[in-house]
Amino acid sequence: MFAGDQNGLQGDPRLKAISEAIRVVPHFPKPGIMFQDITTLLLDHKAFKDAVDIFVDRYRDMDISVVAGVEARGFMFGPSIALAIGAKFVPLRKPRKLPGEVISEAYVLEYGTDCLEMHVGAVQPGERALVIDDLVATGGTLCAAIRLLERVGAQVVECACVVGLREVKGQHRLNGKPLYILVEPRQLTNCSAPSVNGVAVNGVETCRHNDLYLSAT
Ligand SMILES: O=P(O)(O)OC[C@H]1O[C@H](OP(=O)(O)OP(=O)(O)O)[C@H](O)[C@@H]1O
Ligand SMILES: Nc1ncnc2[nH]cnc12
Repeated sequence: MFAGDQNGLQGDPRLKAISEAIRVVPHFPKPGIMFQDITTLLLDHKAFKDAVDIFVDRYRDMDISVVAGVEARGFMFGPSIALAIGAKFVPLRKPRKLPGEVISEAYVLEYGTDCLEMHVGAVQPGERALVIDDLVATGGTLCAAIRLLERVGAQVVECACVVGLREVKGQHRLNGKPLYILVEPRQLTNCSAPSVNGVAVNGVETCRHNDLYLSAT
């Protein structure tokens, strides 16, 4: 499924290719989760470049000076976008990874809890920031990222993800910040059992169906 009616890209054939390049792995990392694996998108040069280009086209004239990427998968898209739009890249890292002075924000995940940290001094008050990640599920991670940036006085212009779950499309889970997504998650059919069409749990079956997303929660 593509998010073309929300992101202004309705009918853009690039979205179909991007969506189909994302592998869906049922029951990973735990039963009930339909894991959207963007590593297969990274293997597809054209689809990967198209995804980055769409973001670059959207943000190049928005006077953004900071692209903040969420560890780990936001690091796979953020630096390319930052370089192309002339912004700096600021990594928002998991706990105890950054060596300098940090500020921290805890958050709840679809499958656990975690915390994001940012180096003090990486972002200055008044800077205009874009937050980038591969996927938004509950929105908890993006909210933590927004809080980090706002605590140092930055203005979060928008959050951008390749994949967005329906429930968090729009702004209600992101402290009113706009959310821009490219595609909706795909879903394997007949995958409620641990074994799907002979493919083992945590196997590498690629979803070919665009249908409802099933969450474990
Ligand atoms: O919208 P949310 O419910 O907060 O979930 C989305 C987050 O979950 C995933 O990361 P994860 O925490 O699994 O870490 P990883 O990128 O290091 O695998 C994903 O890359 C997002 O960052
Ligand atoms: N369903 C999912 N697929 C990939 N990453 C996720 N992060 C949270 N939920 C996810």
